[in-house]
Amino acid sequence: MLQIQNISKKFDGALAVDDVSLDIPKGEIFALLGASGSGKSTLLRMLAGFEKPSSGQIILAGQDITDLPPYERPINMMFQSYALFPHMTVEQNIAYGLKQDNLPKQEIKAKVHEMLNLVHMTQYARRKPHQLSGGQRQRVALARSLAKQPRLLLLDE
Ligand SMILES: Nc1ncnc2c1ncn2[C@@H]1O[C@H](COP(=O)(O)OP(=O)(O)OP(=O)(O)O)[C@@H](O)[C@H]1O
Repeated sequence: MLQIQNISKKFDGALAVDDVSLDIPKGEIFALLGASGSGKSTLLRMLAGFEKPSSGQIILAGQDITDLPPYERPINMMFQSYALFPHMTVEQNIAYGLKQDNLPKQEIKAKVHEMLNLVHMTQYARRKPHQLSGGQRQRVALARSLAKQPRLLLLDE
């Protein structure tokens, strides 16, 4: 499913990621562990397309995605802070990504309903992020990521 081939990243000459190769099968939950500053976030950011590798390739489901911009990758990344839109309700946050895809309204509504159910947040649909606990916000962010059915979900802590 995911092949990372000899990926390296240099920042101003300093190696943040040094020749990493990984082969991850479909359906696998893979955890990347390492000391603070060892390059975990940098590797994830390269997979998501936010950072350009200095060398190496990323192959997803047979396609070389190394040079694709983030929005063209079937990948979703969740950050350490949840990055919900503060002025939008829970359901608007979940619907946001789907609206970008120009799905029919009825389909968006059904998908939002399904995602709210999945993360047990149906009763909070009309609340804004600041009215939720930290864990509830993280569940909304997860619902928003999964709504788009990415082939690969990257979770940075
Ligand atoms: N934009 C940048 N410019 C220069 N150096 C950077 C940049 N981003 C990260 N680094 C450096 O690259 C190295 C790897 O950082 P990274 O954030 O990938 O580590 P991490 O393993 O995710 O750490 P943590 O567990 O502390 O979050 C660190 O030494 C960091 O200082």
